[in-house]
Amino acid sequence: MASKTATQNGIAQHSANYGSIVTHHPKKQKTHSRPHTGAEAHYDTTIPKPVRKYLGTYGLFPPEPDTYEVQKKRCLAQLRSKQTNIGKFIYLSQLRHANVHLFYRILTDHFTEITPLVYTPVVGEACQRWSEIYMLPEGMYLSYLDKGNIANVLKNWHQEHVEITVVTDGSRILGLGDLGVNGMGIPIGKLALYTGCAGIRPEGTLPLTIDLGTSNKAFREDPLYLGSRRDKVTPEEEKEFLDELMEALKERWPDIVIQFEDWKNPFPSLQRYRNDYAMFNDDIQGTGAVIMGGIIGAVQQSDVAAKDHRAVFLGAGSAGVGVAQQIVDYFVHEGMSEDDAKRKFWLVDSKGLVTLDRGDKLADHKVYFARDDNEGQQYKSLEEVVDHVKPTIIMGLSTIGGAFTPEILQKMGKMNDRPIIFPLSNPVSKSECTFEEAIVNTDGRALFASGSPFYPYEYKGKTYHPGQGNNMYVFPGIGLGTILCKAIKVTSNMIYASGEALPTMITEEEKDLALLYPQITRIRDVSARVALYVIRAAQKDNVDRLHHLRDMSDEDLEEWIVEKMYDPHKAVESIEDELESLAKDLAHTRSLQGEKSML
Ligand SMILES: O=C([O-])CC(=O)C(=O)O
Ligand SMILES: [Mg+2]
Repeated sequence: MASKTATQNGIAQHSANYGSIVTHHPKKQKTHSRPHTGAEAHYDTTIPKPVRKYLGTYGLFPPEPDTYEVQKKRCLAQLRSKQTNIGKFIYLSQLRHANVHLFYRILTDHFTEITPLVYTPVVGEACQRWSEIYMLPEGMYLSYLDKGNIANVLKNWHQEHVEITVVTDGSRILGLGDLGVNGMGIPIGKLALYTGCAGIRPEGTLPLTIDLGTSNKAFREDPLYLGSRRDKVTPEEEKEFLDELMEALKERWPDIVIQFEDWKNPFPSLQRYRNDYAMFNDDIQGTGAVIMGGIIGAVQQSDVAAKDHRAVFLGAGSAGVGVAQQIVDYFVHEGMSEDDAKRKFWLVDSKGLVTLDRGDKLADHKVYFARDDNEGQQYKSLEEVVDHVKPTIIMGLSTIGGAFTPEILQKMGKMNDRPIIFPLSNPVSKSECTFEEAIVNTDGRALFASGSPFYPYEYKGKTYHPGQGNNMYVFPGIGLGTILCKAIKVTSNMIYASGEALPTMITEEEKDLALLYPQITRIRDVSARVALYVIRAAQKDNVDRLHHLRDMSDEDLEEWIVEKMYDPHKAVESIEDELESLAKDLAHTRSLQGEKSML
């Protein structure tokens, strides 16, 4: 039988697990006669009466214990009664704070309803209005003023075992521009999906926003803005700050995986840190891999051999170039030379087709794909480029909503049996076309994937289903695989493998519906498969540290991955069981000691 102390410690530990991020600083925690339990554990309405009595919360909230089903019904009714998406976003943030397991239970059970509210597209609006809606930190904010002292500031984070962080400076939030510290919604949203999709324990996640100033003048003048009023630091200052941050993160959490997200110029940090840290850039690499995965499926369904495809990209920023590079890798895997593969791409930016002789100085990352076969001719608009190239694929990474006009879509439909149309900009307002426009203007023949979610669309009596080529299909699995095999870095092969895993999860039924991605409702299985591929690639590259995984069969390893994943339903059940038996033990001890039992 457990002694009183052991019992209390047990309850303390389990109750802490029960709740969301524990809000007490360990150093400042006082010794109470009762163990510290998160407020969430105290007030969860499913806690049975004997446990409430033991915790000292009996009588402090409505008396009859709920079931999860009832709790969920109440939450969904409250959520659905909110009139606006932002109201729903705020409600869900509060729910996550109040009862973290309940939040993740509902997220995983109602994935298609909840994800767009905590992630793209609604998180975009939340970031734009962060200063207005802010209530809880939900992560760490570091400032340029912390330079020289970052390691000390990181000590203030209360969670001992952080496994993954998503870090932004807010300088390019989705397609919405520089939102400064208002960008915090993105790390929070991405990490919610890490937990929901890939089963990273909530307390193993750290949303991190760095205030390096902002070029957003309206925000700097807004009295409610929560960041500094200074202009953006210089690239050199940013580099020095990041050098210190990376080192400090690794010092406090030696196995931490670091995901860079929504940086205006993401290439320098990726180049600088990719060999020394377990880090990756989601916008270049995650987006690249997920689109490559979709393209593998689309090329197969188009019945046109990989070598005969021609891709026009609207948008030659980091995401555009990242995606093109990843598809080059795929074409090379299909037997093309790198030079032939790269000639399959025509990139278009705000000045027109990217060519070597255009007369302006091209940014470094554009030079690789710049055309030299335009015979002196410059093509200024997307439509001109489409006429010139006669593409089989058009991709949008431009953040220009509606840039794929009906005329362009109709041309794609005339030139191809199965035109591949990927408007990838986020959120929905920035999407280059809608699903409906793609279907109507190609008479239902488009092979379609977008960055933001669209609803299925009925056309001429048939229901068409859009693909969502969002990096949410891969980043959770990349992080999970990297954490589980304790990889010392995230190699290009691991990123490639994450995209390659996706088509292996598409069922025959999904193929019949021309889906390019597995249904999002199976995202936890998809993330486990992605993690399996990522771990295998890490092993091949010899960057894994958990070598016994090498000896497992694929089936066993995938099963092992699933077992390791946090499952909010199981977490609650096991904590409840444990709490109940601990409370019973204590009642028994008290009665043996002749105390009047409260239970
Ligand atoms: O967050 C998303 O939905 C996808 C993404 O990384 C971006 O658009 O920057
Ligand atoms: Mg992003």
